[in-house]
Amino acid sequence: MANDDVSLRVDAGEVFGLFGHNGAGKTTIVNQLLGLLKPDSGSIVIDGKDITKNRNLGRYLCSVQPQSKTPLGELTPRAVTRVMGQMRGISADEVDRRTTELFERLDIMQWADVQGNKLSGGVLRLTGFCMAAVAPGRVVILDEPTNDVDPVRRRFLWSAIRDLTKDGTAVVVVTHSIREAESAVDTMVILNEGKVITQGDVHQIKSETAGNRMKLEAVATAPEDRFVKPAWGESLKVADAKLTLAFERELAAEALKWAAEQRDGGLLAEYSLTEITLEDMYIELVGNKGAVAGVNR
Ligand SMILES: Nc1ncnc2c1ncn2[C@@H]1O[C@H](COP(=O)(O)OP(=O)(O)OP(=O)(O)O)[C@@H](O)[C@H]1O
Repeated sequence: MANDDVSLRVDAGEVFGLFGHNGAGKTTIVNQLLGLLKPDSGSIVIDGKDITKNRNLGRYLCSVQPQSKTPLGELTPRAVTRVMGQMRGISADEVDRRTTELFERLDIMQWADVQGNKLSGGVLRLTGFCMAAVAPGRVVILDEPTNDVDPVRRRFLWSAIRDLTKDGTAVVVVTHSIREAESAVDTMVILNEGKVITQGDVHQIKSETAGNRMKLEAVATAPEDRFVKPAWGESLKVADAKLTLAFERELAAEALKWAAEQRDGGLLAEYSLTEITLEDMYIELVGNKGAVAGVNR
């Protein structure tokens, strides 16, 4: 079963992160929202209307950037964005205004009139975003929008995503880039084998799961059995020459002192103290035990 008893709520004006491993069922939900797949049971309600009863309505109420790169052929980014805006019913002037605004925002204006078959993967991906954003529906669905996009334009993209919410549009972002999404999404769900394993406000989920803890991360120059776990540390792990050690926030000074001693003893190279991230919790929650030390008590 691709999705099993999934129940989600996305409010107007929020950015919602849909996270989960490969094959977790994320794209299946997207296809159900668009009426491309029909759920065996249950309902999908947007603005009070059950779109499972009228599959065209899903495509009217939602705009989508699909997971696959948009195959433009000989068409240019400006042409396809215009066509999409016109298909969704906005005036020619408004289409041109929005197209210019989005291309400038994402810094892709230099490719606006270049044929699609001569464009890079990242520019094709950003063009797919512009097609979804030029005349957004009540829900904008972005399936892995940051793939192939360079780090600078990723920041422009996340900020353009936030802008979409200003008039109450809801944005559903499917992504594996949890580290980036952490600061960009308001609410989230994690799917695991088609089931919801956690859902809600990102900060609340983080504070409930991570509590008052931090982690020490370091480049280990010795194997795990050469380290003696300090009494204040919750767990110590070395994997792929990376050491992680979780501890209570008020013990940060102890942790720094311990790291400096290990470095002086030749066991560690560079080290840093960081917050426990949403990505750390994600890895624990989906059961990849061992990838992060001590995130779950
Ligand atoms: N057309 C299909 N027929 C049969 N099974 C399918 C079909 N499409 C997807 N599946 C299966 O449904 C499950 C969910 O797939 P889905 O594409 O929704 O996952 P996903 O979370 O989007 O994965 P990814 O992150 O890899 O894109 C997987 O086990 C997949 O193999």
